Amino acid sequence: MIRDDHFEVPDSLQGGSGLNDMTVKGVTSLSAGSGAEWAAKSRSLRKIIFLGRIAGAFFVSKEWKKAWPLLLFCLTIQFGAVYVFSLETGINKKLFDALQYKNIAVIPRYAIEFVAVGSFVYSLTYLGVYLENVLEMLWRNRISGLIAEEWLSNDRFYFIERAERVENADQRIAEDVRLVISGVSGIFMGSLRSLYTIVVFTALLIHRSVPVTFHLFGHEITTRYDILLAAYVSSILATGIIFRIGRKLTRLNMRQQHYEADLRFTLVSIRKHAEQIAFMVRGRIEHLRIVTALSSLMHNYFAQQRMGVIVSFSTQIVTHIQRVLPLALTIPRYLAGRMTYGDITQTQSVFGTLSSSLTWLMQMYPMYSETNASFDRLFVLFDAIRMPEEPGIILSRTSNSGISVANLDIRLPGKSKPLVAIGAWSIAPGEKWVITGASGSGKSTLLRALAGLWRIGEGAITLPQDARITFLPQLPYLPHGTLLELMLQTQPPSEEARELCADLLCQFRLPWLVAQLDIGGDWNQRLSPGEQQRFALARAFVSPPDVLILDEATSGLDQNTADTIYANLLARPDLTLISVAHTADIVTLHDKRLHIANGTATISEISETSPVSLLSSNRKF
Ligand SMILES: Nc1ncnc2c1ncn2[C@@H]1O[C@H](COP(=O)(O)OP(=O)(O)OP(=O)(O)O)[C@@H](O)[C@H]1O
Repeated sequence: MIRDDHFEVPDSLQGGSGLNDMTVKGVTSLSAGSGAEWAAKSRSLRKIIFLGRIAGAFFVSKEWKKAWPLLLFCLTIQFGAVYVFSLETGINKKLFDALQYKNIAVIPRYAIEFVAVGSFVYSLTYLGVYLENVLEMLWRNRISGLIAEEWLSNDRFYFIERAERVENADQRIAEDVRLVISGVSGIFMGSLRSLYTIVVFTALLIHRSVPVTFHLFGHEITTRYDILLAAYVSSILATGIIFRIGRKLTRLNMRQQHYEADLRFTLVSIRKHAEQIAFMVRGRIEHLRIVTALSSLMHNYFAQQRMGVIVSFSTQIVTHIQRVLPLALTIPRYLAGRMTYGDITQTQSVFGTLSSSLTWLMQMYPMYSETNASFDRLFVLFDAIRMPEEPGIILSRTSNSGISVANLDIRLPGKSKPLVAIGAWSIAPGEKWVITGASGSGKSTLLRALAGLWRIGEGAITLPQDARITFLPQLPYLPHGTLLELMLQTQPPSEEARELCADLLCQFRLPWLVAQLDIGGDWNQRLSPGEQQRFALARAFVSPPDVLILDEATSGLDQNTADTIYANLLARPDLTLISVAHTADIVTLHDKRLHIANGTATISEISETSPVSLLSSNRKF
């Protein structure tokens, strides 16, 4: 069983539903529409919609009161910095003109103005950067939270993992969201800032331009737009060249993230399975796996760095050529006495700023490629969350008091022959059922179907409307915390609750844990498997279930302890019990049995059908 213990089957389980429109605690989710509607759209359209949702979930939601003022303030500051910088180029001109004409008297004033305005520009620029970072963090927080919420809702994380549809979902939620948000924000802000700069500095260049006359193909041409034209043409050419060279970088960036994730996954899995690896003396084999992961990562890294250097080098060359161009165009005017030295420095500064804004796309190429790679990875996860499961087994809640199964065929992926076929199965309240069958016959898969975690197949399962149904797998999930926190889960701690926990620990034969209720740690590591199983059972009764489903949840116990635990469970007349068990001693404790053999389930009363040998032995089924 995969269901964490103490989990109630959600009311929303109505067969193969995808993600529904959800409004959780007043928060609009990233999704909209049904899974089927989503699947009907083309992949490109789904990507565009996803991008829209990433923006909408922050800017068109209850967060808008933070998002919009911050965005507008940020843009105002950044635009202000651009405008003040355009004024600074005028002061710069005056300063160099004063130097050219040796007008010593005004130089200190212009120098002070130049420093003061320059400092103001830097202050505005860095305030803008700070505000942009704040905006990005709030945005990221929001999107990571929403994606995690959707990933965890309706057990999507489980279906996605089990079907191996998406690797490293953790990395996508933690890392890719960060890269996408900072990339999208950087590209958006960069574009707006560049557009504004282009407008301001184009006007300035036109305003400061001086006509020039030259001969072309026997014609005398007089123009004042040659410098402006040079800025535009050189920037567009440069952008085109770099864009072409840098295309490969996207693929390499994407692969790099993939290899980094593989390495992390290998390390995490070694940490998680430390004991098994140590017992199997597999240290060297694991080391080999790490070396292999490192080697793929390193090869791609070198290719990525080579391509990065080519892109940066090409960018630098193009930028350098662009720096020389305005000099080449203004020096003839200067020599003809039509421009001052200050005009040259101002034109060069304006030309440089204009070109760098025109080539913003080029300069942002690495950011664009990284953002694109991360966006693709994030989209794959989101798409998997949204994609509907194959319509299959229908699980629903009804007002009936018992559990019923009708015409159920449970299948494995891609197989047409049922793993388990059950014509009709009714479980009345308070009945004690055992499920038996050879290993691999489908017992756990049947329990998964009852929990809504297995939908491949057909047929219907109905569960009682208000019953509290608890599933216990072989080993429970015990995240870090004190034993009391682990027992109470979402319940608030109180003296009464503590007494209840202590009593349950004693009932389930863990009296020595009572004194350790306030001790925290990794209890999955500290408790033996048998102790973990008893702890899970004790925890299940903090809020007593109506139906308790056990998937070999006492397999780690000795016969004597298992008998005592079962005696405790069987002594509860209102408790419906369904357990998977292998040993005859446990089987015979139940009233009824569902036995799976060759894909078919047969139902019998234990007392009527059990052979004597089975009742008295510890034979395994
Ligand atoms: N996600 C899956 N994809 C493909 N096959 C699967 C998947 N999950 C389980 N199976 C297969 O389904 C069959 C039944 O598995 P299941 O865990 O239900 O058996 P079981 O009767 O509980 O076995 P055991 O008694 O050993 O625990 C096995 O052959 C298993 O390999």
